[in-house]
Amino acid sequence: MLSFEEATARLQAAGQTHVLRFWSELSGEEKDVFLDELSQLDPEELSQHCRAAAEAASRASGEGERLDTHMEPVAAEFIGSVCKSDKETLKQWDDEGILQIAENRVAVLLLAGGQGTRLGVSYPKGMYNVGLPSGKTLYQIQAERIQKVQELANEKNGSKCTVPWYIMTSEFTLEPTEKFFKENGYFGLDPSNVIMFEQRMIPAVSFDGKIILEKKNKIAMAPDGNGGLYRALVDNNVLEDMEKRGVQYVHVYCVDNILVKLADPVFIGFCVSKGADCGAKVVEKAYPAEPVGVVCRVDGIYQVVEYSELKPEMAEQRHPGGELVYSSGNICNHFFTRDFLQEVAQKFQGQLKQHVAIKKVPFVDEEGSLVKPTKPNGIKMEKFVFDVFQFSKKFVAFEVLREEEFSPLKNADGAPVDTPTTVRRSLLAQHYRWAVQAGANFLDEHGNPITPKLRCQYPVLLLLTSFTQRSL
Ligand SMILES: CC(=O)N[C@H]1[C@@H](OP(=O)(O)O)O[C@H](CO)[C@@H](O)[C@@H]1O
Repeated sequence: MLSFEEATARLQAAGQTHVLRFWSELSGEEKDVFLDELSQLDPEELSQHCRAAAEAASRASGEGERLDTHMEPVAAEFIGSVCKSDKETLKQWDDEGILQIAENRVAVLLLAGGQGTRLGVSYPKGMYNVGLPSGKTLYQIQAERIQKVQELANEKNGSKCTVPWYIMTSEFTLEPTEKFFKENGYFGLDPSNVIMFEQRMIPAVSFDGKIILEKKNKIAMAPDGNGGLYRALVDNNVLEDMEKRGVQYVHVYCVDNILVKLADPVFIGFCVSKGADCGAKVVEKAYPAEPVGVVCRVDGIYQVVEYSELKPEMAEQRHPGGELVYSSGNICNHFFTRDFLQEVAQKFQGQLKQHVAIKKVPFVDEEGSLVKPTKPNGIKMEKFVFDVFQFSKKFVAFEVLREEEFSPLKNADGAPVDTPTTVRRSLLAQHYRWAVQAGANFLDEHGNPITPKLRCQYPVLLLLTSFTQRSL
C-alpha cells in the first residue's frame, strides 16, 4: 500500500490532489481504506483518463453528424437467418455446433458486471427472480441451459463434454455472485468449470476533468463497460485457461436476456461453417426508439451503433415498403474465436473507443455532505464489447426470431417494456409453444382449444426439436 506522501505525489502528477481535501478529518482506518484504493490507480493512466473524459464529453455531440453521412445498413444478403434458411442448412449448422461442443471447443462467457440501475436492484441482475412458477433466477436458467446443451452433445456424440462458463463480474457483483453460486451448489455444474473474474473499475470524472469523490475517503468508481472484457481477459489470464481447456469458440452474452440460448449450436455452427472470427446475433428492431444497438457499416466497416448514439432521424428512416432501414437490432450475443480474442487482447484492446456517458454521480460537497444531484454532473467512460468488430477479418451477422431468443430484463415493473412481467410472459409463451409442439393440447376456460400463433413456423419447428429438451 502507498504511504500518504506517495499518494500525494501520484495525485499531484495527475492534477487530482483535491481528492485529499478531507484527509485531516479521516480516522486511521478510513485513511488506510483510501490509501488502498489510491494504490490501485496508475498515475499515468489516471491523468490520461481524466483528460480524455473531459475532452470526449465536449466532443460527444459531433459523433451524430458523422454517422449520418457514413452509416449504411448491412445488406440483407449478408445476414444469415434462422427464418430464411432451409431445413437442411439449419440442420447442418446445428450438427456442426453440437460437434464443436461435444469436442470441448466451445465456452460461454457471461457479461455480468453491470449494476442493474434501470431495474432498480442493488444486487446482481442474474440473481433476479422474475416470478416464474419455478422461482428460478436468471443465473439458474442459464446454468440449466448449459447443462442441457452439454447433455445433448453427449447424447449425440457419445462423449462427455464440458462447456465452461466464464463469468465477468465487477467490484459490485463478484462477491454476491460467488456467494449465490455457492449457496445454490453451482446449480449442479462442476464449480471448476465456472470461472468468475473481475473487470476493472475506473473513476467518474467531473466536466472539468476532476475525479469525483463519493465519500470523504472514496472515489466514485464505475465498471469500465462491457468492453472492459478484453482487458479483464488479460488481467485474469482467462485466455490461457481457455487454451488449456482446448476452447476455440466463445459465445459471449449479457445477463439479462431470459431467452438466451447458451452456446446455441445453430449459431456456433453457422459462424464456424462461414469461417468467421467474429459474429453477432440480431433481431428485427421492433420500433425506431427501441433501446438496442444496430448492426450496420460505418465507412464500410461492420460495427454496432449503440442506441444512445443513434440520432432519432436515423433510427426512424424507412424503406419505401415501410421497413426500418436500420433494423438489425443487436441482442448482445456474440461469437468470437479464441484466436481473435487473443489478437484483440494483445494488439487492439488499448485502441477501443471510449464512450461517454453523462450521468448523475452522487458526490460529497465542500462540507463533506453527500449530494444526490438532480441533473447530470459527471462523466463515466465505458468501452463496448462490440467495438472489436472492426478488427475482424470475417464478420457475420445472424438473424434470429425475437419470440424465441430475445426478451431482456431492463426495467422495473410499471415500465411498458422489458420488465419482470414481460420477460416472464416471453418464457412462458415459449414453453407453451414447446409443449404444443410436443403434442400437448391447451384449452381455454370453455374447453375450446387454444391455437398457437407461430410466425415462421418451419424453423421454429426445427429448433424446437433440438431445444425441447433444453427447456426449464
Ligand atoms: C454496449 C452494449 O453491449 N450494449 C447492448 C446492451 O445494451 P444495454 O444498455 O445493456 O441494455 O444490450 C442491448 C440488448 O439487450 C443491445 O442492443 C446493446 O447494443
